[in-house]
Amino acid sequence: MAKPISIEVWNPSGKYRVVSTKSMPGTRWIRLLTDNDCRLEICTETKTILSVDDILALIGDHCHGVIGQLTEDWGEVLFSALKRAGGTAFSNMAVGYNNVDVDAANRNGIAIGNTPGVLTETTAELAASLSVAAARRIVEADQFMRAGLYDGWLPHLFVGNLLKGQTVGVIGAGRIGSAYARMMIEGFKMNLIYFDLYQSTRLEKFVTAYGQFLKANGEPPVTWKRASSMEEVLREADVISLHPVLDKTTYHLINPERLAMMKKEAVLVNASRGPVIDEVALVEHLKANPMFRVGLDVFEDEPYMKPGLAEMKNAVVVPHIASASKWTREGMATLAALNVLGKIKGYPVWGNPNAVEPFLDENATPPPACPSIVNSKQLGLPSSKL
Ligand SMILES: NC(=O)C1=CN([C@@H]2O[C@H](COP(=O)(O)OP(=O)(O)OC[C@H]3O[C@@H](n4cnc5c(N)ncnc54)[C@H](O)[C@@H]3O)[C@@H](O)[C@H]2O)C=CC1
Ligand SMILES: O=C(O)C(=O)CO
Repeated sequence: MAKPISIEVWNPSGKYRVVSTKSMPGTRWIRLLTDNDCRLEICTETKTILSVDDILALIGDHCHGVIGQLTEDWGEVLFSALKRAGGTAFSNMAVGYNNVDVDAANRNGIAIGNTPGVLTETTAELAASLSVAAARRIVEADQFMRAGLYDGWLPHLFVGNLLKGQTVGVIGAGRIGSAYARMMIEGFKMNLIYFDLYQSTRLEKFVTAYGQFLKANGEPPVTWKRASSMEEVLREADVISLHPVLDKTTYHLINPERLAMMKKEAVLVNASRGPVIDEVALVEHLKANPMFRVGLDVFEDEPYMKPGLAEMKNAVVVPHIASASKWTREGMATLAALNVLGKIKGYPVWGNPNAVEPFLDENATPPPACPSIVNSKQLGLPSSKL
């Protein structure tokens, strides 16, 4: 018998039982579910990361859908339990779903939702902030100030890197990578080099147009280059930001050999997933190259940092907060709830997961569709004509 787990219940007489493994920001997502005949159970356990056993207890023997978190391990055990409980829907409250075994979900006929788009700019803003914080040594300088060590302006005090006119490198120029690139190019007049499996025509057009604008105003134009290899980006860029998905092709994409290719004074930023960087190798590289700096939002073994990282002055570290703005987190909760609700109600899947704005309008009824289901093709789910 599974151990009891504490929950908060909304709309107890609702026909469909939906479980959320965490409390999420805002109330719209709760309203959308309860107004649509769902009995919502929100887990109120205080521990941060729920185990598979905890989630099994939450699913129980009758559950139509679950909203879960990126910290949870969603594989065969949970998907088969959800199927046995009569469930057909799961949504991560995240765009990344490397914590989900999609093949296992397919085997059990469970639709997998994620939350793209609503967090694109928010995440890119944090990556841009980490780039500036690392390049200009903001955290080090802040600690110095608070320690009472400042005794007057000095020519050498906390000298960092100028961004203007330098080259920004982006690995993974999808939604977030492209938004980050535009911020760095427009904000700091940086040139772009990027590597992605696909060409980012919109990004290239943006840089060309902005370059023409600068030139027309008597300034040097910014430029772009699509690299033919990741190594080309690592060798040429002054600031490199990582924005690919985490999968087999990107695991330890930054390893000792690739770190050695980078400029000695480069800035490396990671707001994608921790395992994209070999963090042990990174610590060694930071020790050997004090002018090399990193800005990290994600870590290889969250919530832990590899030994030595916390002591490195040339590292800026924050706890996976890239999407943490109120509007964004409320929007993520809404999209996750609508993915689950839509599947339960038999709605089709929204045609373009990059254009989810209609679901986020607080003053309108959301379209009758699931905003983003990553395995819709494998499950043969219908596409929305809206
Ligand atoms: N730190 C945080 O809080 C957040 C982290 N993320 C992470 O960012 C990732 C990207 O999100 P989006 O931009 O919305 O996804 P996206 O799917 O629009 O972009 C990912 C890009 O990576 C590229 N890619 C895949 N494999 C590659 C490889 N081997 N080499 C180079 N490029 C490769 C894809 O072609 C695609 O363009 C998510 O999967 C998630 O893991 C997303 C949001 C917040
Ligand atoms: O959405 C994601 O993938 C995150 O990491 C949290 O926003």
